[in-house]
Amino acid sequence: MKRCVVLRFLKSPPNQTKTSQEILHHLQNIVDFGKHVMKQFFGENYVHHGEIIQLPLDFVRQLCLKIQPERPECRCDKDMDTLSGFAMCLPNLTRPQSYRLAEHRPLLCIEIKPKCGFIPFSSHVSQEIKHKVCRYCMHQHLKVANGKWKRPSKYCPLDLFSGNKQRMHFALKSLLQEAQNNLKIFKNGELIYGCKDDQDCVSDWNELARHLKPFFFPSNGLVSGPHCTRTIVKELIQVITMTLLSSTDTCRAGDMKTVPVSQGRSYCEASAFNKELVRNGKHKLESSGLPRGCLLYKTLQAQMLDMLDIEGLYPLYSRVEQYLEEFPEERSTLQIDGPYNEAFYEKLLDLSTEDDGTVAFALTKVQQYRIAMTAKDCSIMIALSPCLQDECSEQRSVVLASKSRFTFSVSVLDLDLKPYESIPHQYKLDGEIVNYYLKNVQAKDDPVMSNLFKENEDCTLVLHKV
Ligand SMILES: O=P(O)(O)O[C@@H]1[C@@H](OP(=O)(O)O)[C@H](OP(=O)(O)O)[C@H](O)[C@H](OP(=O)(O)O)[C@H]1OP(=O)(O)O
Ligand SMILES: Nc1ncnc2c1ncn2[C@@H]1O[C@H](COP(=O)(O)OP(=O)(O)OP(=O)(O)O)[C@@H](O)[C@H]1O
Repeated sequence: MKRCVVLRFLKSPPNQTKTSQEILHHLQNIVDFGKHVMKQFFGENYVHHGEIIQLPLDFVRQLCLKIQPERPECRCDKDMDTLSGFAMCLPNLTRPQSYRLAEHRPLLCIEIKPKCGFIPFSSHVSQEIKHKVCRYCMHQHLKVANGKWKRPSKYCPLDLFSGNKQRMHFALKSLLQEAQNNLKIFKNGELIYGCKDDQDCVSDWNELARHLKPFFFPSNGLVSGPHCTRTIVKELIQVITMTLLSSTDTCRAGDMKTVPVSQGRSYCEASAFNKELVRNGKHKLESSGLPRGCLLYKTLQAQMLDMLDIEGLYPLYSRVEQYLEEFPEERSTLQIDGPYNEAFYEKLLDLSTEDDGTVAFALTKVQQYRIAMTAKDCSIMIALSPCLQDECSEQRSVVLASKSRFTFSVSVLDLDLKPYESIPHQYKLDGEIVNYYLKNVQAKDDPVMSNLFKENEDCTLVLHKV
């Protein structure tokens, strides 16, 4: 049987080409990080760390020429490495992983980049708004103002991560309305919904329903029209919710709880779902909680390794920086750039937040923050393929829709550890997001604040030194 794999090559800015040895080292770090660290946090079945392979240079060059016209322009600031011949070989996650499928089997794949699913609970947070409105919802306003997206999305990660089906349905519907870079749907490996690049966004529900109809209503029993579209989209949302809540793995860090459930707010004040409830006189948002074995739960736990918030973390980063300035040769002993081995993982398990003033404490928090950042920017891939009742066996995960059934798998991807060097950028961006929100959004919602800004044009809410 033919093996269907994905090849992943390193990219770098044109003036920063690396030697073959450097490329190999970088790829090895990515594989080790997946294998020794992320697998422990997310679980064996959800993470596919892949392996390094060496390919004939001629093949790589031909491949590069072939894919170049397909690459979105906004991603072409980096060039694919064609000089080393090294690449990562990964399973094709657009197809269910649990068992071998016949090649001709139709495939549906939903890719979601859920982003940060909790509100910071750290006492280092200096602005009250950060305890009420999540970063994604605040960031939306800055992104629209900067022209990254034309319209804001109603998606709020806290709804998706709530474990409450109604809230999850709302979150998924919002993603289907404004996919931005948070949702993509592939049919037989081809993008049928979502953004190819920042400009080109497909969001035609009728067209989507046309693609999905054979998956959800295989015997063609449903008439066409807006009712049919709505029914199919509902079926899709239902199936995505069920797969996201399914528990198909266990992991070593499984019982490591980063935060007590009672800590932090479980909803975001800016969520359209929350606002609707408040309008209807209801003030308490249901958060049913996520099943412990599901990928969303694992993702959230890893995200919550950011226990101090960037505001609490930045001074610790500065402490490490100061130490490195004095002892630059210590960088490798501190394992800042790897190796990502068992010892590296073990150090991440110390969840104490009591600062004893040491570099060791600061470093642990910095490394945990980098893991959290990675988990806040990863993607979840749900692969579905229709199956018949008699094909279902114990080894396969199966999800039922009204008129069809699917074998499925859930995986996590884009788990490259965020660089140590990106921490100052995070600090600066956090300030920008919050300041923009306070000045342009909250002030407009709040007449008292609004007048305050009008009266005092010079009033600049600069919260951080940037
Ligand atoms: O900071 P954020 O939340 O805007 O996340 C960045 C993403 O933007 P998003 O908000 O998802 O539209 C951003 O997504 P896009 O490339 O804009 O689609 C990247 O994933 C970026 O990661 P990196 O710096 O390229 O490793 C992400 O940066 P990191 O913060 O994860 O480093
Ligand atoms: N194993 C896989 N199977 C199927 N599709 C994949 C796989 N890995 C990546 N992809 C697809 O390729 C996209 C880019 O992958 P990824 O983000 O890991 O690459 P990258 O090298 O970090 O690129 P970029 O810098 O553009 O994000 C993913 O969003 C997903 O759609």
